[in-house]
Amino acid sequence: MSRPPLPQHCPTQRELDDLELLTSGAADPIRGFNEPGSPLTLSLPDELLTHLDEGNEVELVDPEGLPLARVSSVLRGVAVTPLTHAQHGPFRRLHLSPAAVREQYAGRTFVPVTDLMTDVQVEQLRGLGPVVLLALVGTGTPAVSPVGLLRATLRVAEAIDAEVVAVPLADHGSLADPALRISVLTSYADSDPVVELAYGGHLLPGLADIAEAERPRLDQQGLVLFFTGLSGSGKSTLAQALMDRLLEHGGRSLTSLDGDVVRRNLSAGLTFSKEDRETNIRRIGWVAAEISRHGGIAVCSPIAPFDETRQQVRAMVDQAGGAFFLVHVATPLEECERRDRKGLYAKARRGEIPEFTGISSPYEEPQDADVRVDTTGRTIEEALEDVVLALRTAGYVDLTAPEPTATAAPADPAPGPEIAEIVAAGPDVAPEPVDEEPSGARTTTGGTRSLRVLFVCTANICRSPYMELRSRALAGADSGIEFASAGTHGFNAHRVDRTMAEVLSERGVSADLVNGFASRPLTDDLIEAADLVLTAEASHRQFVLEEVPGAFRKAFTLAQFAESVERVDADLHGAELVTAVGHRRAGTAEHHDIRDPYRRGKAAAEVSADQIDALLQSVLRRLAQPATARTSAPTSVQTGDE
Ligand SMILES: Nc1ncnc2c1ncn2[C@@H]1O[C@H](COP(=O)(O)OS(=O)(=O)O)[C@@H](OP(=O)(O)O)[C@H]1O
Ligand SMILES: Nc1ncnc2c1ncn2[C@@H]1O[C@H](COP(=O)(O)OP(=O)(O)O)[C@@H](O)[C@H]1O
Repeated sequence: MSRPPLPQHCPTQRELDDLELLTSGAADPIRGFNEPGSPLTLSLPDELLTHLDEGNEVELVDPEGLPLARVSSVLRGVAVTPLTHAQHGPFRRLHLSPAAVREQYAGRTFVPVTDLMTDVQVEQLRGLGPVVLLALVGTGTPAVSPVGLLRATLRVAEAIDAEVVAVPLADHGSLADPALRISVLTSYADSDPVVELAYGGHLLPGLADIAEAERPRLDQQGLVLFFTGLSGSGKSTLAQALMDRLLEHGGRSLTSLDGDVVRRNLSAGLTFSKEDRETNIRRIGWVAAEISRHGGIAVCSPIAPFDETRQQVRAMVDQAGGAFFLVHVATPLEECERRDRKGLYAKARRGEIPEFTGISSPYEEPQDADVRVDTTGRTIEEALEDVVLALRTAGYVDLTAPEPTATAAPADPAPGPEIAEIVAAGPDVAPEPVDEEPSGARTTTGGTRSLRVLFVCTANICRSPYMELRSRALAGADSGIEFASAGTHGFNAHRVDRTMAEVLSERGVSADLVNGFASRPLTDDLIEAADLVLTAEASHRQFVLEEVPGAFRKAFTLAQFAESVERVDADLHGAELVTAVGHRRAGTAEHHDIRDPYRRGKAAAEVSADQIDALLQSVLRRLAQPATARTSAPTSVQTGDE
């Protein structure tokens, strides 16, 4: 008698990585999921857990449905019986078990790798003799994509005596991760030495193309513009108007996923039950995420009434490497019902349409919208402008630019002839700054007390000016945040480094801003006057703290702060956010300093600029006032009065 087929479950990518560690023996002595104290966990839907608890097995399959393992419940966790190894995926051949590695490469030195290598690191490797580079490609571990890390590591390996092995060690955000890392490395190295790569240096020039592909500029990154709101709020109208503006702007591949259109095609046959709505939104999210994976823009306009489903879409897009931009079309129910363009509200009120959003089915207001637009009493153009400005502020696309260019700049387009002069003239002495304030900020934004952000690097001519000027352009003139910069060994009154000036101008920072810049050394007064000090490297932060030890709750590396803001309440902004982060900050050690690109050529400057852009993106968005508190001025930013 044949047994009924086992119920199947497709784990998350992180869980699949863990499964591979378990079945290859790399996680030894851990052999199963959910062992006490182990970060290797598997979560299963309730019905499958019950099934396991009743003494049955569940089959784990990969996303294509290939059965990889069977799991069963045991006293202290979930036991795993391997069936097949994953067979697809780039560089699968590099995924070797510790046993295979011992057999082939015993006697070599083992070096874990998580990022594109620097010149210093390659020099270090040359001194180690034959090595095995263990590329840690598990979910969340590498600083770049797994495939980018492997391509780059193989390229380095060609130049030295090295073999490359892919190890799917994921980041679980667990306190047990460091111990797991040591244990996995030991599985591969056994009694051979394990050497950690040195910190610092400059990106290997031969990897610049991979670095560029890995960190696309914000205005070239895949983007999902997701409009949510009640029926009749204006989602389709605004989404369509935005599509038209994007088409006129040109240069990007665009796909519309309108709520009604999707329901007639991709989601034909689905009802408006909670379950079917969720399915509908996840389908839209899946397609949109794929579009963003390939650098396209997807404009979606379903009601999407449930927060959890919207979060799932955000996560899918995030995983695909795209950016998710949520527009809450917050036209109140009364206005939507007054419009009742399709006569649906009247029908719903008469009970002719069951589960109608806003009447007999809930709409959960987003708390995480990038911009909130109430269309009541406003023209379509006015309402659209809110979205256009928010998109520009976030740095994704500047539809306010008079003329589209191939390298569309996010803000302040068309650098004037002054830029050319700076570039030709070199980093000579700059004019005195116009309005030097005791706060250390070079400009103020009006009567109320603004949040003062001070950027710090070494000489204050390259990285920190880039941060300062780019922040100003991204945040806009009326942001309510003052941006300033200084150098731990700052030159006095020098211009922005010519290569960085070029990059700034290409990214739309106006010649006036770049021209008006004058470098300066960091002083205690500047540190004390700042509400937030963001440094390029951990060593700069150290310098700040040695000067003013009391600044430890407001001084961070830019990467550390960007990471830390994700850990605190999403409702906190401005000065409150800084305080909260001061109490819950991420460590600096694992984070990558923004390397000094000075005199390293254009490509290096662009790599640093990309890195800074990505970090500023998350930082500025969080420092700024939340969209829900805005009315007609989505770019306005909280002032730190309290
Ligand atoms: N019960 C019920 N509730 C809400 N809406 C209803 C319902 N029945 C039909 N319609 C029409 O379907 C459109 C909403 O479909 P969506 O796919 O956007 O909804 S959802 O996101 O799956 O909740 C919505 O279109 P828009 O007005 O463009 O939002 C309505 O016209
Ligand atoms: N400022 C505005 N922005 C968008 N739509 C508006 C605005 N003012 C009035 N409307 C009208 O509201 C209706 C919105 O319908 P629609 O865009 O189909 O909404 P949804 O897609 O959210 O159901 C349209 O008839 C539109 O002309």
